[in-house]
Amino acid sequence: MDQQQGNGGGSWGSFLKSIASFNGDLASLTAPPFILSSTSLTEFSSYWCEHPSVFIAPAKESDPAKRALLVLKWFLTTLKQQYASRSEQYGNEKKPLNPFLGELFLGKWEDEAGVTELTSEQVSHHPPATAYSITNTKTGIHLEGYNAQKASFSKTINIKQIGHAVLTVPAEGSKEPDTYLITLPSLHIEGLIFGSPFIELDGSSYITSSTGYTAKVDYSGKGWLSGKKNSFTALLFPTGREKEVLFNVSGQWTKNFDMYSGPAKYNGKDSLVDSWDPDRCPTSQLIVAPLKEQHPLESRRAWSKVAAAIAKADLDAVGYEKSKIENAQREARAREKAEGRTWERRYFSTQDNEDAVLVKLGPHVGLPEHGDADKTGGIWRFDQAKAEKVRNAPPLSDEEKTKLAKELLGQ
Ligand SMILES: CC(C)CCC[C@@H](C)[C@H]1CC[C@H]2[C@@H]3[C@@H](O)C=C4C[C@@H](O)CC[C@]4(C)[C@H]3CC[C@]12C
Repeated sequence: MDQQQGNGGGSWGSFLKSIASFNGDLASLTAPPFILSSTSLTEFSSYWCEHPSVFIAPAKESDPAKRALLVLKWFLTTLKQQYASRSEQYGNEKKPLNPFLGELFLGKWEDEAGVTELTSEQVSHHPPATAYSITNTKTGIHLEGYNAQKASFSKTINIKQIGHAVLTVPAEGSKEPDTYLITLPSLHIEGLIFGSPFIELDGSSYITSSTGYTAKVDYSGKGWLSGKKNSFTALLFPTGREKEVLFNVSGQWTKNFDMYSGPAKYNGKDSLVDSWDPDRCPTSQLIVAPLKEQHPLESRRAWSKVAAAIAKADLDAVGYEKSKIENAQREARAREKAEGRTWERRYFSTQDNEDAVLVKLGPHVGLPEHGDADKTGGIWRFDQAKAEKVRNAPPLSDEEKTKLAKELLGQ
């Protein structure tokens, strides 16, 4: 059993000591009970779209540079959800559940943007990788991507995100949909020493488009002498011409930011084109099916007993319920090996040949053509044919659900 949950957990002091000898495997960290979260990483994919109307806004813009700016705006608005929503007051970031292979998180948003569907699947266990697809049915705007994390220890836990996202925008008035290749920021954990962990982003991330624009986002935090938490500056320029800044954006990704035309030295009332204030734009609620209607591999159903044990702080029960899933998963992998087959992903497939998006846009943002496939188990793409097959399949009977839960989760 991994040491993530259950088996005592220990104090914050012993946790800090275990971090100092950390081997880079996040699952091996023995976390004290009070930082265990009952949310699995497969759920985190929903953070990409908690403001569906901001997500679809680029589809209504006919000017490609302004469209690229709206894509940048949407990306920046997702950061608060992705990295701070579980720690609103700062300092209560928790350790999420490590998804099992094949785990699913499915949902939809229904609001003024129409219906937006989310599919998230754990596509690899060694190394762990989560893939996602988000589609707005009204505009056809579509996001897909996958994500793995590589952790290291130097003063604190540092996490490099491996993977990328691809946004497809069928814009009004354009013959071809735009493609945006999005890279992911690095992060580290602050406040560990005080027992109040929260996330800070660092380094840079990029968005580059098939229409010839690139955005670079630089992240910074509060230093000893100056700076504010969760700060960033972003520049949008024609790809390859970084000095010709068309728009610049600055602010705090957890709070407000302002978007200006031209380079930052001209920022003022006249060049202000748009602003974002998360307090004025409530998030849209994701709709998830009730547990008993869910597929047995859906995250909340599969982890429900572990979640209940975490809620009661019953660590023996956490350990017991978790090891049932882990043992069943180990046995499933052994069966597959003996039978010469591999686990069939439900919604995603790996790209065997060259990936057209990475070949065309990867060089602008430093992404290799193979997309770091060795660290994510492959280049994962949403497989429309598989999704169609799932849509057309009859729903599982209660008996079939029970059988699957027994076989794959030991429940
Ligand atoms: C609290 C700490 C001591 C335990 C370590 C927890 C660590 C494994 C968690 C903490 C934050 C998590 C990030 C999270 O902020 C957001 C994202 C974005 C999402 O799209 C993909 C997952 C990722 C990178 C989480 C990975 C797990 C992290 C680092």
